[in-house]
Amino acid sequence: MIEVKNLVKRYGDHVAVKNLSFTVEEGQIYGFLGPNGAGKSTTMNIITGYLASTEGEVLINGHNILEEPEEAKKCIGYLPELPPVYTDMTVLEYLKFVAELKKIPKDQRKKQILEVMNLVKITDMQNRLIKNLSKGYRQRVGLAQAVLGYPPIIILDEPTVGLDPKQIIEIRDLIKSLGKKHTVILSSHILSEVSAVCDYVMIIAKGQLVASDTPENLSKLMLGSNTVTCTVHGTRKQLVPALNALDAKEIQYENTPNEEQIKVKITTEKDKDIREELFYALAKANCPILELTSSSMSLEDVFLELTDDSGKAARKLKKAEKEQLKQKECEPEADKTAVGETSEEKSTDAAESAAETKQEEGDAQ
Ligand SMILES: Nc1ncnc2c1ncn2[C@@H]1O[C@H](COP(=O)(O)OP(=O)(O)OP(=O)(O)O)[C@@H](O)[C@H]1O
Repeated sequence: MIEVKNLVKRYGDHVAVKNLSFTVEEGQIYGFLGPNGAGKSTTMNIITGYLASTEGEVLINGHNILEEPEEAKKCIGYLPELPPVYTDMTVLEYLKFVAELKKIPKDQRKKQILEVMNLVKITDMQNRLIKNLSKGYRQRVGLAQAVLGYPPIIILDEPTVGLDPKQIIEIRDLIKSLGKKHTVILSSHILSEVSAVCDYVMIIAKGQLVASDTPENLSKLMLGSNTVTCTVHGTRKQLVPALNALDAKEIQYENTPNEEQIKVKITTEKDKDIREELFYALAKANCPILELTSSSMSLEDVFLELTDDSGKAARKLKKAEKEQLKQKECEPEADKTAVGETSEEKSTDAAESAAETKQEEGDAQ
């Protein structure tokens, strides 16, 4: 649906976006996450045609944003960081103006404006001058103009910045409901926002994409394993044989202040979810589970690691992704070369792998 290919943006000597490539598929909410100055707004402005890239191209539903701007822009509703509202107009006047600009057929304008005002809950404010609205309501008006015309893609740059906690929750709920019918991309540097709202996360640092996956997969890949910690009522004599039968990498036992309870930490391969197996094993051993937590890295941990200056974590993630891909390719026949992999690709992989190992050795020192 959106293809971003080898995007580069230079402001004079400063390279704000470095060779950025990604694809956005239909019907998901994507979070574009990165620290201040990472290049999020620049990328969004290029995708929406507000800014020209220095190199690379952007295709929106197959239309090049520079060569076929009208067709491409029709597919997008954009809310920039500062809502593009005319403060001397009333809400209704402004939305009528936007509907005209978007060339919404005349006979549909009134109906759509009413629907959109209803969606973002500004119907009561329709006759107010925009300059007399609170920041939260102006943001809603900005959202309304983005949604008007029902474009398949909605792009929101820092949609909750400057709002109070109640308004933030309301706007997030609104974004989630938009995600049911539209593809939504939102940029944010607020991690909790991205984990709460998005199906998919792209992390950008210094103009480069350092990770893109679901929040859950990112934390799994970064962690390299899954850990389950549980507190059990029972004795080691009961527990050890029961847990030894599990498919675990490591089991650690810890005494608790209560002599009848033991804390167990079980580490498995990153793709393995041991919780059900564990439940049945402990039930069979007559050891009730009192507490069970499955730990993974939070998105915050992933973000901090991936955007640190050394780039070590980003390399670790890239390696983990490659390993996962290789595993998948080998699944049908373990010893068969992956389909389509040429000897050249294999030697490139080997060279990259050697370079990564060398880099890691350097990191370790
Ligand atoms: N018009 C401009 N001229 C020169 N440099 C610019 C311009 N716009 C942005 N930059 C620089 O490009 C880099 C990326 O900026 P951008 O606004 O895209 O980042 P961002 O991730 O959106 O940051 P924030 O979260 O702070 O809005 C920054 O270093 C910024 O200073």
